[in-house]
Amino acid sequence: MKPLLVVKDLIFAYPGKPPIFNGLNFEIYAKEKVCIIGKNGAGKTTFFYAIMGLLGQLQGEIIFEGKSIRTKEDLRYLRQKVGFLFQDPEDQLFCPTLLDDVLFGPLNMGLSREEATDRAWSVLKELKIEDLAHNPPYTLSGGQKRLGALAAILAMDPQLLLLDEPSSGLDEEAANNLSGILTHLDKTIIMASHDTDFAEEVTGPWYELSSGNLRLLHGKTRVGI
Ligand SMILES: Nc1ncnc2c1ncn2[C@@H]1O[C@H](COP(=O)(O)OP(=O)(O)OP(=O)(O)O)[C@@H](O)[C@H]1O
Repeated sequence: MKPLLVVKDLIFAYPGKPPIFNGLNFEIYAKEKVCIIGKNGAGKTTFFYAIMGLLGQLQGEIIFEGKSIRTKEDLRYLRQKVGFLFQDPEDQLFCPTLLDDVLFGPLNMGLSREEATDRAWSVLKELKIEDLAHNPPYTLSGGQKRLGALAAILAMDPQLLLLDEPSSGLDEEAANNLSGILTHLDKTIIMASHDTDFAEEVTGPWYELSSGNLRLLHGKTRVGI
């Protein structure tokens, strides 16, 4: 079996800054759920940006489903299959209502309005935020926005989820609900988190990002393969 995603020999530095990645290598198989830990500023968010093709100049290779991502078309495909939950949900919600935001992805992918609407309500219910569907996103609390942004991603039915601090700003009940959902989700997950209890609940292997490389931490085993 081939890995779902391979990051190969990644080298990257923001202009005028020391390198964030020094030949980083990483791979994940379908249905694995892994956590990346690391100090503030270690480069966890930047790692997600690299996978999503959001960094201009980088050296190395991103391979998804065995194919090297090189062209705009490749990147478009990857972005349909990989859902990225930004650290700040404000960056992800921009429509007049939360429902419009959750409909946006499926409609953009070419689903009919009926199919998209079914999907949208199904994820809103799963995340227990259906009561918020008709609210403008700017009126939601931080935790509600985070769940709303996740709903918008799940509605696109991605294969791989990149979750940047998904439990941040959630109260205990919402965090427990979310960890339950993510644990049972039949998807591949790479999560960056400082919330060790939440990460312990959801993920198997943990990697530490430090000095520009990812290191598998001992005592963790691969799950789901
Ligand atoms: N657009 C940018 N331009 C220049 N430097 C940046 C930019 N974005 C991030 N950085 C720097 O790159 C480094 C890595 O940032 P990044 O946000 O990836 O870290 P992180 O591990 O996600 O941190 P945290 O745990 O605080 O979320 C930091 O030193 C940060 O200041």
